[in-house]
Amino acid sequence: MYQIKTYNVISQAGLKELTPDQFALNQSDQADAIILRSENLLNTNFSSQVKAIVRAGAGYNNIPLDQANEKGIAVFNTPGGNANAVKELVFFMMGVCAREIYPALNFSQENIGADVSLRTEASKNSFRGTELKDRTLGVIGLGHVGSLVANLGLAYGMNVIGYDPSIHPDAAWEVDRAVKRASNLSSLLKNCDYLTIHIPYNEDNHHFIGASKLQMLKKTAVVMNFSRSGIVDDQAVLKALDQKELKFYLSDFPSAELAGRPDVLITPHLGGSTREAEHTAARMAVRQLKEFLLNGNLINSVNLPEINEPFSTDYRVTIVHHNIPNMLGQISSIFGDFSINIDRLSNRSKGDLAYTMVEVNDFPLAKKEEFLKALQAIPSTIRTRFLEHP
Ligand SMILES: NC(=O)c1ccc[n+]([C@@H]2O[C@H](COP(=O)([O-])OP(=O)(O)OC[C@H]3O[C@@H](n4cnc5c(N)ncnc54)[C@H](O)[C@@H]3O)[C@@H](O)[C@H]2O)c1
Ligand SMILES: O=C(O)CC[C@@H](O)C(=O)O
Repeated sequence: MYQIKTYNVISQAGLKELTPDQFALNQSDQADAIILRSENLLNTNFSSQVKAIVRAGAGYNNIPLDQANEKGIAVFNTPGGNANAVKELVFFMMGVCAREIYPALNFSQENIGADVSLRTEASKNSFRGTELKDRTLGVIGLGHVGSLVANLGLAYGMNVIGYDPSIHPDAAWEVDRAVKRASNLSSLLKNCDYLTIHIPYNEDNHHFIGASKLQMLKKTAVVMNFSRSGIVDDQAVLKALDQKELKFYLSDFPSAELAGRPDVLITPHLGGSTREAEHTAARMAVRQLKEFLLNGNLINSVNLPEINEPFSTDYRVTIVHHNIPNMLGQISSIFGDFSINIDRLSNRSKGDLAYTMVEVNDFPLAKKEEFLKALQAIPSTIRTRFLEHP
């Protein structure tokens, strides 16, 4: 029975797929796996029992990857699971900004009375907006979210420019050919009316949009950050707004400094908060976790390579190890030492880590502990697991 710990509200649509004969929800620190959303686990020390951490969502900057790598914990996210929800919020908020909806709604709330239609006609000029059609939308990051945003921009009649120097080939197929490719970031920044950023938060992307890039924008530009707070330097944005070098800032990440300004609209991290997105992300999270715990398969792991093979033998042995030469030789020789015939061996690597999955039919169960100890004793082995056909 695998013990699963959850943080935050994880949709029942996913949790109900944790079959009760195999999985138990348990808030103990000795859980086998963790499912979470935005809980910050960066300072959590995981017990040796934890085998997997699954982010029901896209961003995984709240999970300590270095610790996971050292302990051979598989970390997963659910790419694309909430991308449509983010796309819709981006356009919804862009419309709220372009059409002066926020002050207009306040006006209507405060001015109900007998002469409401008179005052409405007198005041509506101050809420006159602009259209998105024919405006230029700059999209930084053309992954699951950015590609949807770019394509919807075209449907609105916008001129769309995209920038993503390391775009994944699969993602590139999703981007409409009418989205113009920015030859460099400054050409995108100089030309856009709306700038939207859809990149992960990591060391390289800290304050990716700061004072120098803000200075390249038109004074009438609107900046949108629905990715992570640290990606945009909010202080630099406030300075640009104060100096009238930027028109508006839309963000999904509240802070005391951003609050209460007429030129800033902030949603409380709502990008993925629709019923549909929460269900999809939770279902993906649970299915990926089950595949890993029961079958050793790795689907959408962010620190280990993709491997998804049907479990067609009686046993599987999985090894997380450093990506160095001669690991396969050392692993195979231990199977040989125990006279175990290997039916299939798969090996993949990702960065400094590698994952080897060995499939066998005949296994000396009485010697299981001794065998796993021998595998674990290989200096570059990080973690081993032994799985029986479920
Ligand atoms: N507000 C929310 O609730 C919400 C919901 C979903 C995702 N997000 C955030 O959005 C981010 C993107 O999500 P996604 O699913 O599209 O991720 P993704 O991995 O599919 O795409 C990210 C893209 O950004 C590109 N990229 C990375 N660094 C870049 C840089 N410096 N310049 C240009 N491109 C760069 C990558 O090549 C990749 O194509 C997530 O990491 C998460 O932080 C927020
Ligand atoms: O869980 C959420 O609501 C936020 C999700 C979002 O930040 C993500 O990165 O997918």
